[in-house]
Amino acid sequence: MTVKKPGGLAGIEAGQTAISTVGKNGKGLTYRGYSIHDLALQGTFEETAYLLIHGELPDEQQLADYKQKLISSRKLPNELANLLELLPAHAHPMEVLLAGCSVLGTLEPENEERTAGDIADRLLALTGPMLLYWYYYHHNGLRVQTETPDESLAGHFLHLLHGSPPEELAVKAFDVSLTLYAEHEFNASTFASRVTASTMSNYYSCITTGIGTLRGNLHGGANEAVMELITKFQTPDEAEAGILQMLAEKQLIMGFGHRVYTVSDPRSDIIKGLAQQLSALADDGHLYALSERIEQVMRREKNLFPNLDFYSAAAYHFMGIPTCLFTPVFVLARTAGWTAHIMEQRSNNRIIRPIAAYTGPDQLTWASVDRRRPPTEESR
Ligand SMILES: CC(=O)SCCNC(=O)CCNC(=O)[C@H](O)C(C)(C)COP(=O)(O)OP(=O)(O)OC[C@H]1O[C@@H](n2cnc3c(N)ncnc32)[C@H](O)[C@@H]1OP(=O)(O)O
Ligand SMILES: O=C([O-])CC(=O)C(=O)O
Repeated sequence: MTVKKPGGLAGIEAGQTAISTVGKNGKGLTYRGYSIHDLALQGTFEETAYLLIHGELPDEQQLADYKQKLISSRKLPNELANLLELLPAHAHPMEVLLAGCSVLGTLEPENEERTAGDIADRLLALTGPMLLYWYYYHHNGLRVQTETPDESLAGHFLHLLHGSPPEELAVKAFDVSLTLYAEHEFNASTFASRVTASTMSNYYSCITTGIGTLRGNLHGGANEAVMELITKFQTPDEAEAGILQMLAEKQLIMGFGHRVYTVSDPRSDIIKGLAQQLSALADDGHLYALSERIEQVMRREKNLFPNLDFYSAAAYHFMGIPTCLFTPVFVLARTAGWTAHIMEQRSNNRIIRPIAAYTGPDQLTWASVDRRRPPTEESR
């Protein structure tokens, strides 16, 4: 087993969960006992979301009811649409989601009738509409209708994005990617949401905590950073030379490495296969071959494997998703996992409050403000 260097709580068991296993034998992943391969390739995101939030896979009737509930939750409240129009066009869509989610919390607060599970379903249905309403209002001056007849969340999102019924392959690939992104044990954003839940805060606060934590490039923001990276190069040879140069400069290569997996990220081959299929139909399908070369170089030079974010970038790009929406799409999917963890934390709660090893100065002598001097090198 590879031993991680200390820091960042690496290798520390910070609590228990029955929701997912990550990194079993260095590469395994299950959600509530089901393998990620079965869930992603044989199921749908709706089944996965139901499994995570309700604890069990739905039967036929439960799934039909669940899909209907999501379909009927797609309409944006007018107040929320107004707010989205007021936000600046240059905002990052992750900020848009933070604002949108907070506003929804004021309009449809959590209470005895409206539970965390209900709000989770509402957010699953509304995240795409919030993003795309804001996006088209500011980029094209359009007020898009956020309801479409599409049965699935994946089809609905792509339909709103492109303004026409989406291709079957794109819907399948997007649906699979949502399942892959849905849950991942004590990753940074989920752990942060659990910390918020542990203070007995409300559901919306837990979710906005997750969104804010997901945004960084070392976590969910990596999928956007990967896109910036791969579009710097025109050919695989150029990519190889560029990556070697970046490694020589000790730069991080986004989309590689993982805190828990030691052998491979089991989600990567699934999204890679879909990226390859999509590339055959895309104008700039060369980005796939270029990404593969980067993977080869990273294995050879650093023994590092791609994580889910690496091939998600090319796959989303081939689906026509603008880069600035990649991490927000991750939010849409991870809302299911965050919700499962918030519920699990609430069901057996103790405030999460570790201790710190103090490294500051020993007790200093107080001086009144007129007698204070800037610290010297020796006093530092
Ligand atoms: C869905 C997700 O959120 S997956 C993660 C998405 N994030 C990224 O892709 C960002 C790029 N990757 C990384 O920064 C890291 O691999 C992380 C954040 C994913 C994991 O971090 P850690 O567990 O702390 O990795 P760790 O520091 O132990 O890495 C070991 C060594 O490999 C190096 N390394 C790790 N990842 C990379 C990388 N992507 N590029 C270059 N070197 C890397 C580290 O610099 C470190 O080298 P050092 O020992 O000389 O300092
Ligand atoms: O588990 C992690 O640290 C990051 C990750 O892959 C995820 O959240 O999907």
